[in-house]
Amino acid sequence: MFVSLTNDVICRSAFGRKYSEREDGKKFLMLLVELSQLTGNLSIGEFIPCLSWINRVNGFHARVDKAANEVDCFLDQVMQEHQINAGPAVIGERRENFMGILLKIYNDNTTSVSIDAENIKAIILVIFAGGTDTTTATLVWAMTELLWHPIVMNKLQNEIREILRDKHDINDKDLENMHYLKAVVKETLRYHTTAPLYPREAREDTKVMGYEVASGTMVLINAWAIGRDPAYWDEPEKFKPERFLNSSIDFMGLDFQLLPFGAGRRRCPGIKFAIAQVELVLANLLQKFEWELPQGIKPQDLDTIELHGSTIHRKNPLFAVATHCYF
Ligand code: HEM
Repeated sequence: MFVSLTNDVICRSAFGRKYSEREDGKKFLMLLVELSQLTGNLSIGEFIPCLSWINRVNGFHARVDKAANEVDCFLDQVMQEHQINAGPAVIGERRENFMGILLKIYNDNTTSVSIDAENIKAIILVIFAGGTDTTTATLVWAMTELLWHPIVMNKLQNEIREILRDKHDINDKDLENMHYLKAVVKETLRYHTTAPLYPREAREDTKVMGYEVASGTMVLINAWAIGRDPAYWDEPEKFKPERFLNSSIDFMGLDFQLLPFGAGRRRCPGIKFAIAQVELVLANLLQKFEWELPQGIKPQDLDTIELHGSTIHRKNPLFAVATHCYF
């Protein structure tokens, strides 16, 4: 459900409509899963160039080519549909969306900015690839931890319900006052850093903690390990949102002990989009429902085994039962 939700939200912002009900949209969703697995795979040729033939022999290159072609076809089709519908009257009727804005720049020869079809497809793809999987995984891990820690769940529900009372629609102002919710989200991003590794290239020869790093070397930042480093965190293996209540540590890329969205010029540009979505979904789920594990499973029996890839998901799906609905 979280996959469909985050995908629908991104589709509505990027394309102005949902694709989850259409066959090609469902296929695109599966392709995103395949892409996540492919980008999470160790590509031996990148580290030892003379062994790059292995990726051809073991079928890795063929899988990459197939996924790239299929993604390209889907994005071509979405672009064509938008081109056909992109008259000013249609834009006026529907809310403007990201693809529409990019196509306006593409079709407009009078501005100094130019963009071609390949650029548009690449931008849309990176938003999908970067925005759906990570947000989904963060929501699943947040619910996992809340089900595992009923006291935290209770405290969070009390905060949310006290602020909202019987108000149905939650807005930005309500979220601003939910300090414990913000702490729960930060703690989830620290403890379950869903995008664990991101690459950089050393621009000059340097020495880090006694290691020589030559110019041009790919350096992988392990944000997952940093988030659990006992040198920076008290009891790092415990899920304790309270650690953020009286702390100014944030995930915007300036506090280097908490880097779930990266740092510097290539920092995630979707932070606000992601946080708004995660906070809104959690606030809605916890205000409106009581949650339990199915079939008498006790919180301490809930597993938190991780599936490794470019995004860290739960290995086994999370089943949660909404036992009481208040609306
Ligand atoms: C909880 C959700 C999310 C997490 C944990 C996350 C995390 C990250 C991380 C770690 C990076 C690499 C940063 C770096 O190299 O310094 C990144 C890049 C990126 N993210 Fe996110 N992200 C999330 C949601 C989103 C959303 C919702 C969008 C779009 C709406 C998005 C769009 C992107 C894009 C386009 C990049 C590539 C930026 C570049 O290469 O310059 N992300 N994200």
